[in-house]
Amino acid sequence: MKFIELLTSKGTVTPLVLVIVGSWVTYSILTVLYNLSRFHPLSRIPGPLLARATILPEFYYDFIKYGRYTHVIKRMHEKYGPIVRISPNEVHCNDINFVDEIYSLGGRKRNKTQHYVNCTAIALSEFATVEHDLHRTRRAPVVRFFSRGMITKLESHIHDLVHILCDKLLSSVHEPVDLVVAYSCFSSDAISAYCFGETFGFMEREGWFSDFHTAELEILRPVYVFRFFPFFRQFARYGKYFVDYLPKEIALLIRTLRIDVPNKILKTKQELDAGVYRDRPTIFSSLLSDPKRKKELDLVDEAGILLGAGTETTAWFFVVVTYHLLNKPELLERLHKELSQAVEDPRNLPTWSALESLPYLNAVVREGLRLSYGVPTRSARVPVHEDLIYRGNWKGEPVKYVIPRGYGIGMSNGITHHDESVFPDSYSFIPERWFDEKNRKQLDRGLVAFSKGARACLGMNLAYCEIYVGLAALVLRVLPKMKLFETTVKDVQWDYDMIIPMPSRDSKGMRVTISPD
Ligand code: HEM
Repeated sequence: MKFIELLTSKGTVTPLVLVIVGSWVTYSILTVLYNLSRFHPLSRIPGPLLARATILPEFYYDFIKYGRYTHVIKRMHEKYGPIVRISPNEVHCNDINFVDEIYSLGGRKRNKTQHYVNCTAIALSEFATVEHDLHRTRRAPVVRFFSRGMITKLESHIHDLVHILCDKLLSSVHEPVDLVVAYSCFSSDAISAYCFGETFGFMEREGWFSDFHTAELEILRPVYVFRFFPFFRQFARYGKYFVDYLPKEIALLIRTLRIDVPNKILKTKQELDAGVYRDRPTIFSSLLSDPKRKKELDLVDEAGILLGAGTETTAWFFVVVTYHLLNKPELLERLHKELSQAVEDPRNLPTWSALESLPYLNAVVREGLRLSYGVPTRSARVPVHEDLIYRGNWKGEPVKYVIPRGYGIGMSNGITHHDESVFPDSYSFIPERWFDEKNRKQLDRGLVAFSKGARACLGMNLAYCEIYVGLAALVLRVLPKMKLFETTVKDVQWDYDMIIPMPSRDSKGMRVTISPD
């Protein structure tokens, strides 16, 4: 008798279902007992009973309440100390002095946890790669395009795009502009030009609208569905075959990742085959011309991650900084003064390296990175070959914990960047804090917006170039003419996680008006 007939045939159905359900319940109970027992390798790490026993708290706060577990973890640290067991097999740390151990600056092997990387459907990218060595293989072909030297060579393109952004903002005088969208148009055009030699064309369009911004939010929205039910990642991969029958939002996700991005690669390939060369090599024209590199990478997933990771993070930095500079005009004035003294012609800006040496601009950038977080949620690392030994203090007493190899331990920028012992009044935007020479080492250590170690942000130099050049141009040319429009700090404050920081759900964006003179 076939299995399905066995299940449905009268008489046998009840015992068979009972056996299946009973086995599952027994297995679950035994797992919970093991998780709570002293035999579990993390048994000595403190944490709430339910979180040590099951992943239900994480599921409840991230899946049901949507993206709120980081806030709960912050409260756990207040109760249990710097090292907390946040789920049966994962530990969280709230001590910046341990950051180099976790994210390993010494080349020691660190995997990511499968649970973390399940959040994305771009499964074959370096971001989503669990294993240390495989990650290196996948990152190696692209890393050279993001070196400081390479970005410096191509910097003039960023200058051009920054001025297009300023010109467009200056002509947007008739109605309020949502800068979340406007800055996203800029950052997605910048990364697209860097990858493929042509922008998306968002800044050349009439009005402010970015299909990619909308698509990226749809790509990120199901992060917790993918994390807790990884099976659905396959759906995103093969959904292109029935994309026309799917709900609008899911269709946009699939169309972007599986149709639009591959088409961009195809176009680059067709140009190469036809002998068309652009004035400068792009990432994908170089990768496509190199058979070995081409084989090592899944080009579609690589393009997806570069476009995805390079857009909203940078745009959100600009949103946060613009808000605070407009909200505190004395800060804008100070920055404007410094830049005016250093720049003769705002349309002809100094290089990114020269701008970096301006002290107040530098402090504003750091403070902006701190309050825009990059990724506010935890990104755990798994030490492969060694146990990690934590030594610190809790309530005036020394504490020591051993985090065994093979288990995930992470930190969250949404918590680290608010460590009040390092960043007092941490929710306020105070660039001056970066001039405190006595604490400078701790301040630098506590700023982990780009993460650290082998898995740190690949696009950091590109991001810095966009940030310094972009901010200088905006402050000199546009911000003096901008005013906040029906926007409060709630519109730029991190409220929940969608990998990127998201403001409160009722936010209507970060809106400004721009005066014509
Ligand atoms: C203000 C701007 C940015 C911030 C704060 C930022 C932050 C981060 C952080 C925290 C990570 C690590 C995530 C993790 O541990 O799972 C990361 C990874 C990554 N970022 Fe960025 N990022 C920014 C801009 C960019 C740009 C412009 C690109 C352009 C390509 C980019 C590409 C990537 C890639 C490819 C990864 C994955 C690296 C890997 O796993 O090897 N990012 N970024």
